[in-house]
Order: sequence, then C-alpha cells, then structure tokens
Amino acid sequence: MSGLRYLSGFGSEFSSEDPRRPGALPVGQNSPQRCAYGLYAEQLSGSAFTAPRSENKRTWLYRIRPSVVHRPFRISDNRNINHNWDEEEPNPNQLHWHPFDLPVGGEKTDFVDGMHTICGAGDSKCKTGIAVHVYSCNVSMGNRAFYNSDGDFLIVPQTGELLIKTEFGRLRVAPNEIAVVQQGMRFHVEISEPSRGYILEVFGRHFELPDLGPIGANGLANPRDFLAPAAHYEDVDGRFEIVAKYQGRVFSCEQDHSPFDVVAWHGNYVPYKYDLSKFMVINSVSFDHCDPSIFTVLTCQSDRKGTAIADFVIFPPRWSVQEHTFRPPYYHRNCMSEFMGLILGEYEAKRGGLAPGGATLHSIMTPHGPDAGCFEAASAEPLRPARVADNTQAFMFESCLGLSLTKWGAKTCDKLNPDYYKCWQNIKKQFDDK
Ligand SMILES: O=C(O)Cc1cc(O)ccc1O
Ligand SMILES: [Fe+2]
Repeated sequence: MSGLRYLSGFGSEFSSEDPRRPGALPVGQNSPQRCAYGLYAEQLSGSAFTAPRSENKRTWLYRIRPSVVHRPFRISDNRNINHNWDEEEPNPNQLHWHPFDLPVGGEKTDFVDGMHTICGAGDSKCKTGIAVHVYSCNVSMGNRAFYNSDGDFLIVPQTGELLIKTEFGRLRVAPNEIAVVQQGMRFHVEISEPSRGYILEVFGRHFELPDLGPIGANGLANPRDFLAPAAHYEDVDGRFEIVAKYQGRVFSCEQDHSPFDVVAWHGNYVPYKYDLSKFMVINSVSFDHCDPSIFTVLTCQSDRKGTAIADFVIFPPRWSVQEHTFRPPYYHRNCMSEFMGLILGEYEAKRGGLAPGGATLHSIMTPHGPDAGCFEAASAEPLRPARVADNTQAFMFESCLGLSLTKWGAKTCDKLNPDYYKCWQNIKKQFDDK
C-alpha cells in the first residue's frame, strides 16, 4: 500500500481513473445512457448549482452502485460529537488542556467513536459556524464509513499515521500533514498504532488558500503541494455500516456493499492532503513581530471582508532575525477566538506550557501572551539570527466566532489545567519612573 498515487493542485479540475479499468471515465459528457463497465454516474455537489464559477464545486463519480442503495438511517447513542453550545456557562478564562488521552485499557475505539467535540459555535442547519473536535483511536474502522452532512473536516493528526480511504481514492496522512475531507464525502480511517489528533469543522463554507496580496504569486502554502487521491475502487459485497453526522447527531445505516466502489471520477470537489513542511514561511526580516495571519495555510471566510469563520494557522520552524525586537508573540487581546494545539516539540510562547496533544483556548478579548519565563528570557537574549521552533509545529484555529465549550471539553475529559493562569502571575512590575 506504500505507493499511493496522488493528483497535485488546489481547487483544480481533476480527472482520475483506476488503472485497472481504463476507459471508465466518460468522454465529452457526464451522463451517458450507459456508462462503461455498467457503472452508475452520480454527482456530488459541494456548492449550490448556481454558485459563481469561482466557487462552484462538484464531482462526477462513476461507481459500481449509486450511494442511494442503503437501508434507513437510525439515530445512534453517540453523543461525544455534538453541537450543543449551551451545555456549559460561558467561560472567559484562559484555558489549557493537558494532552487528551489515547484510548485506555483494552477498550477498542475507532476514529468515529473516538471523536469528541470540545467547543464550537453556530448552527449546522443554518450552515454557519464551526466545531473543534479531538479524535483518539486504537483500531481501524472495519466495515464502517463515515460522512459529515454538516460541513468540512480539517484533520490534524498529532500522533499516528492515518490511511484515509475515500470514495475518491486513498490518502496517507502522517503527523505534520493535514487532510481536508469535505461535506458528504465518505471516508474510512485505518491506523496501525494508537492515534490522536484535532479536527476543525466548518459548516457550510469551504477552505480556500489565503490571498497573497503584496507577497506576490508564490509563497505560504503553494497550490501544487496539495494532493488529492487518485481513483481506487474496491468491489466488495457484504455488510457495511454508513455513519453520518447530520445536524450535529450521529446516525447509522447498513448496506450490503462497500461504498468505496468509485472506479473513476472527475471534478473539483475532492478530499486533499498537505504536508506542513512544504509551507514557505514569510516573516519580518527587519524589526517587529508580524501578526500570525502571515502563517495562514487555509482560510474559511465569513461574509465579512477579510474575516475568517476559521483560519488554520501554523507556527513552523524558521529563522528569526528581527533587530531591536521582542521576538516571541506579543501580549494580546483579540476580537477573534484562538484555539491552539501542538503537533510536536514546544510552542515558542510557552515552553512546557502546552504539550503535544494538548490545547489552549484564548477566547474573544481574553488576555494572553508569553509566560513570565518567556518574557524574561526574550527581553534579555542577544538578537543574533536564531532558529525558532526547530522540530516543532504548533497550530491555531482562529475564528471570528465566540466559542462555547461542550460538557466534555469543560469537564468530562478531565484535562483542563486549573493552574494555567499562574504562568503569568510572576510577570514583574518593572516600571522605572526615575
Ligand atoms: O496567542 C498566540 O500565541 C498566537 C499568536 C501568535 C503570534 O505570533 C502573534 C499573535 C498571536 O495571537
Ligand atoms: Fe493570540
């Protein structure tokens, strides 16, 4: 399985045919009276039919059976995933979670059962909002496939490589890579070791590359480094379970064949992956600390110009060269919510404060910034060119929405650190009025 094939590009019009069935893709039309090999044609729409061309997304799938061949959905008792934003009182404190547990003891948990919602806002029915989840699993999904009716998933593995089988083909996604599986796309997660990571879900809009403005035509995440899977089908009859997230609840139904039976497809609505080490870092080479938006990998825009429902931002290894500058992140109060996680290493503003697999949330107007130790060290350090954050990768989900915690995020997970505020208490008064 090592030699997976990928198609490179972001938002491109791709075509792909499983090499075992040449000619499966119709030529010159989408819906032939009879498709090659007796396949069925099915369109998956990721935008309104009438969306402007620049935002119009759809893919044509040529498959052994159309997706409609399944038995009725029944609601499941899985409430780990939810969009109940009124379970907890609002909390304006700085929040820090110790690393979320991998499944404990002999219990077997797959990707879907191991998904827990931590916080979010908005309404999947009105198609505006986000949810932040963590996943933690120790078995593959077996004969189960999952899809999300509510929005798109941006998956950030922190430990353990994921083999994500989709209707479009397969993606291998290791820590320090991300995958985006968009609304409606069926997928299955296979793992070979206990695995954990974070998920940013956006309702009703898709991720885009940020505009580059004066940066020019190249830089940050370059489109050709985004990889979509090449068509790969399985022709397997037998009991399969389809799990759907619909309006924030989990449903399940059965069918008697694998949903991964797409032999060929074409279109611009696809799952994709991206290797974060390919990010071209742009930063100040003179003085001062740039806003972290300079590290935006993908953005999901709201209707307000330049204001993101959610930005996915990383803090990659880089050189720091600014002169006469306090180089770490500045003290900050923000009109946006900042959820952060750590994939590996340590975060530059909080050595030891944020551990891989843990998280922080600095909510709207909640003060935050470097801890006392970081401030003192960075105020005194000789300002030579220096590597920042080697072998590390922190990230941020930044949102214009005010986020509510779920009961699991606030209590059940039992990972909130009540002492987090202490990391700022030793910041000294150093005012010198002489
Ligand atoms: O809060 C944080 O650590 C994220 C952050 C990083 C940075 O470099 C500047 C501002 C900011 O909010
Ligand atoms: Fe911040």
